[in-house]
Amino acid sequence: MVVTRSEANQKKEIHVVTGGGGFPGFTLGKRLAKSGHQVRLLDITEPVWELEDDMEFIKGSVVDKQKVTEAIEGASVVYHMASYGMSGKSQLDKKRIELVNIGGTDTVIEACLHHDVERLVYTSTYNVVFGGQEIRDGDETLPYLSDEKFTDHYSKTKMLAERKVLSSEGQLTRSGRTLRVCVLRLAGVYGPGELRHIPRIVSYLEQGLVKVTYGSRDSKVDFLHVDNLAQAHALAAEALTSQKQHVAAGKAYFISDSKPVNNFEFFRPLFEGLGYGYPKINLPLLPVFYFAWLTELVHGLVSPVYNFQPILTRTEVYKTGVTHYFSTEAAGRDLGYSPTVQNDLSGVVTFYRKLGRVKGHQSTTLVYYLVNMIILFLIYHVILFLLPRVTAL
Ligand SMILES: NC(=O)c1ccc[n+]([C@@H]2O[C@H](COP(=O)([O-])OP(=O)(O)OC[C@H]3O[C@@H](n4cnc5c(N)ncnc54)[C@H](O)[C@@H]3O)[C@@H](O)[C@H]2O)c1
Repeated sequence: MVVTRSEANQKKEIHVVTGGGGFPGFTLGKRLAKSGHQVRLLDITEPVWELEDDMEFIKGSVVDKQKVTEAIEGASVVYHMASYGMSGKSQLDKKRIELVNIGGTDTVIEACLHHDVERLVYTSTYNVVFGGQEIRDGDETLPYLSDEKFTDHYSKTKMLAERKVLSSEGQLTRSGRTLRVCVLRLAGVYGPGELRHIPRIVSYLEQGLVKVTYGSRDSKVDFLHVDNLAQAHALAAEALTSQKQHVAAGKAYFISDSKPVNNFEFFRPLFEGLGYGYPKINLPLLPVFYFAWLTELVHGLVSPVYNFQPILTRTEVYKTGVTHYFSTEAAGRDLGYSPTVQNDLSGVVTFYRKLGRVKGHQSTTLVYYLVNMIILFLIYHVILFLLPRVTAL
């Protein structure tokens, strides 16, 4: 008997990934399609990678009810990954952060309930409990940060969205089915082709901006290889099924490579592999934190006319320079999560070497240098302006 593609697809579960145009979402989508599901990726940005069999892209926003409905109708699982404002200048756009992270999550939950989706996995972040305080081997019993401890709006909105998702656990859908939800709190994501952190680091290397490290050399943080991220999400969706006694329902899990490492040591293979060497000077954390703060202040002043990319924000200084790492024991126990890659940057280095992004092969434009000089000039003048006022206090 010949089974047509559409007949075969009808038997497949539909899995929806919001934010599936991005690197983590697309990688998850590929994994789900390979394991026999029909995958719909919903994103405002088209993926830069080619769709594989059983993958479909729907261009649209998570705040657009109609688009979310189009994506979610008939789905068995929704992985809600779309978000805004994690790094760089996007961290400072509060209005859009709220709209996407909170509004988008509301829309997704409502759509799940309206369209009888029974499983929802929300992608969250360490930042819901971490705000610059040291955490060693933290676990899921840690409380959320209180409002005043958040150093950026993204983290606060992720916390609010996470709570909304968790409180929808057990709600009845329109036809009386039960919605099961869980949350995965991720460490910093990496992998070959990653588009958020690593391109920025590589461009800073190329501009000669990576001359120092900061924070205690003993400080440790977690990272998460994208393959482990995809594994955790797929397992989380399974752990919401009745076959797995809904073991993950209503719970949050920390997910990482489970190998805490100094942030700058983690990137050593990249610095060295692209020919830049490892920075020899190490600065204390505090001045770097205040520099980031000033950069944010300057950004606030000049962004209406020039929306520049801040070199660092306060949250990024904490994330990279203060010890915070978490146990993945709960994820191992409940989901069966076990990282297959641990702190392996070799694929990333190969990726950039293949692109020719090695020292000496780049030309930074004069305009770029001029723009950086202007930013530094502004920061200098804000310091001159603020210093007498701070010392007078
Ligand atoms: N990358 C990390 O280090 C990291 C760490 C912790 C948590 N996370 C979480 O992982 C998820 C993936 O984010 P990312 O930043 O790593 O990758 P990303 O930027 O590739 O993914 C976010 C995607 O969401 C899309 N998006 C933004 N606004 C949207 C909207 N209104 N409607 C639909 N799509 C929209 C973006 O276009 C993007 O493709 C997020 O939920 C993020 O909070 C990431």
